[in-house]
Amino acid sequence: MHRAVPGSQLVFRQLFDQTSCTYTYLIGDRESGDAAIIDPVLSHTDRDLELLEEVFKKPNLRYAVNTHVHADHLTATGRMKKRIPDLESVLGAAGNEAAKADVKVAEGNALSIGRFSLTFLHTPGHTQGCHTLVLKDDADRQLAFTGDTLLIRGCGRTDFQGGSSDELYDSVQQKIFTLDEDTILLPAHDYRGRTMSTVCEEKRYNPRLSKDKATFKSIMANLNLQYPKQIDRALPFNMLCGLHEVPGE
Ligand SMILES: N[C@@H](CCC(=O)N[C@@H](CSS)C(=O)NCC(=O)O)C(=O)O
Ligand SMILES: [Fe+2]
Repeated sequence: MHRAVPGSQLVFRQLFDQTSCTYTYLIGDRESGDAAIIDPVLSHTDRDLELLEEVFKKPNLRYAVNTHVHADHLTATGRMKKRIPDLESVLGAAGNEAAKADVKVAEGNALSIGRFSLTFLHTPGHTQGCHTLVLKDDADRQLAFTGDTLLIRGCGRTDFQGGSSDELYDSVQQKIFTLDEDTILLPAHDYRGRTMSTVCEEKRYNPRLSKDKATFKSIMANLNLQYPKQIDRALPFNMLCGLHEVPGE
């Protein structure tokens, strides 16, 4: 098996759902087989679990993490828990008091995945419960899974689920833009085919977050986006974060 970065034990895969333009990430420790999946989409459960079996010699998928309660797709967490009984669903604790999950991680705390750890930063604004997950690998790289808080040259909308443009601005400026400039940013969505960015690039080129707060708030108040088509079904389903019966199973 070839390593993505020579010498690194980090397994990293970015997967895509064309319907909702969602990115799912499979990460893990090649040697121990300990792994986590971030923002898995229900309709891709087979694809993602097949990949898990292919890339790890002895896979041990420990956590299915959701960066927030998604409004645009159904999480695969419940279906994956049916297939892998020891798998635990995870949400950040802050702002997710009304949601369920096997594990809720407090601000600044981390989940261990073999030799790696995923540290949770509360980054509210798109929803009250949004978290950004930070991982340092063993080849001197830092990755931040930003969910819908910070998108590539954009950011999550702030017009439902307790959203607040004021809070989103502070989350990005204080928690994401203060990470090392080379930190690789991995969002939960991209609608134009881009896959990753860096703190340095977004500080310079993000057309919303490179502005002052008043300008940012005005941009966000005038987005005029349509509500996600799946929102009425997705929110109650995803609030249970896998602790439910998946329809048809
Ligand atoms: N058309 C899509 C929904 C698109 C959308 O609202 N995306 C969200 C992230 S998913 S909650 C968003 O924050 N977009 C920000 C932006 O500027 O586009 C659907 O029907 O599902
Ligand atoms: Fe979202």
